Amino acid sequence: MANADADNFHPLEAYRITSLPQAAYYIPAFLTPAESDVLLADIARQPWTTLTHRRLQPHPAPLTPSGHLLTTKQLPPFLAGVAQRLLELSFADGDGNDGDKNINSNDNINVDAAVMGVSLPLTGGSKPQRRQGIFSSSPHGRPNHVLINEYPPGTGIAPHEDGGAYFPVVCTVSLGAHIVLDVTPKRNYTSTETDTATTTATNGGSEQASNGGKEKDKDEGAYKIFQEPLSLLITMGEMYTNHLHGIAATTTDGGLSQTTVANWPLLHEDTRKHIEAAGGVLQRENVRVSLTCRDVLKVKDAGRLFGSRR
Ligand SMILES: O=C(O)CCC(=O)C(=O)O
Ligand SMILES: [Fe+2]
Repeated sequence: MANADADNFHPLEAYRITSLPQAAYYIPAFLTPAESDVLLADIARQPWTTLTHRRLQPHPAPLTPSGHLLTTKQLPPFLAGVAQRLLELSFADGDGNDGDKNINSNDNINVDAAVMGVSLPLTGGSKPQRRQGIFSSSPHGRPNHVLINEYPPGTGIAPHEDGGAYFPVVCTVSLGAHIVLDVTPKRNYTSTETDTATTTATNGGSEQASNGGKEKDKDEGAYKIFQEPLSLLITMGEMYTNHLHGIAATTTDGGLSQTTVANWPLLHEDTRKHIEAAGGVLQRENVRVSLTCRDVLKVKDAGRLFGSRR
């Protein structure tokens, strides 16, 4: 192994959802319950943007319709720990020769205790090691945008893709309750459907249902990803560019099993037993809150665009 220098290094590869196209990673115990409680309390103190069926918080600001972040504000302090934790995840095959890849001082990729459910302070504090992190090649070298979505039971998000506003790596932290993410190849939808289903979830939540147009077999090559509370899902590559993702607006998730849930082997054993004992049908009883962390490609200083001529 390339990084034998770290005693307890747990490369991201161990968390790859191997039944999915390249690439998706699922880390069941990314946060501790105590960290989740603190985050949920912090989130509850922030103002919400209310949509028809759910609420969201775009931090540090909503994107413009053209996908720009018009602010130089950083992520608020209560999200800095999660962003830092994401920077500590790394691949085993990083060769350390990342000089041309926007390495910044936060690329001190840590031996990943977090993925083992061991508590790390959310403020970071890792030993400096150079590895290939998930944002090592992104323009800002870190997530600069976090969209917080709240899903009371019965709510979801229509199938969509996140589009060209972001570096194609998406990190989603789940809090409060489980959710099932449906992932479908774009080819299952007509081009008109994919046109209307794109990007909009990210700029204020006006995503549209994409069930119009000619019917194709929506289930062919489709996957379910079960997201436990405290978990992290990372999608990138072909998963980002060639697939739509969505969450059914339902109070009941059915048909859950070893054969239908792509990340089944990565779920906690207790969760697998719970699903099996429930005959593959779970009620959504609590509100699920997600933090979707991404690097917005185009950041502009609104003050410079519209501001003073002094
Ligand atoms: O809440 C989620 O897991 C998905 C959110 C999402 O797809 C988005 O914000 O683009
Ligand atoms: Fe999305």
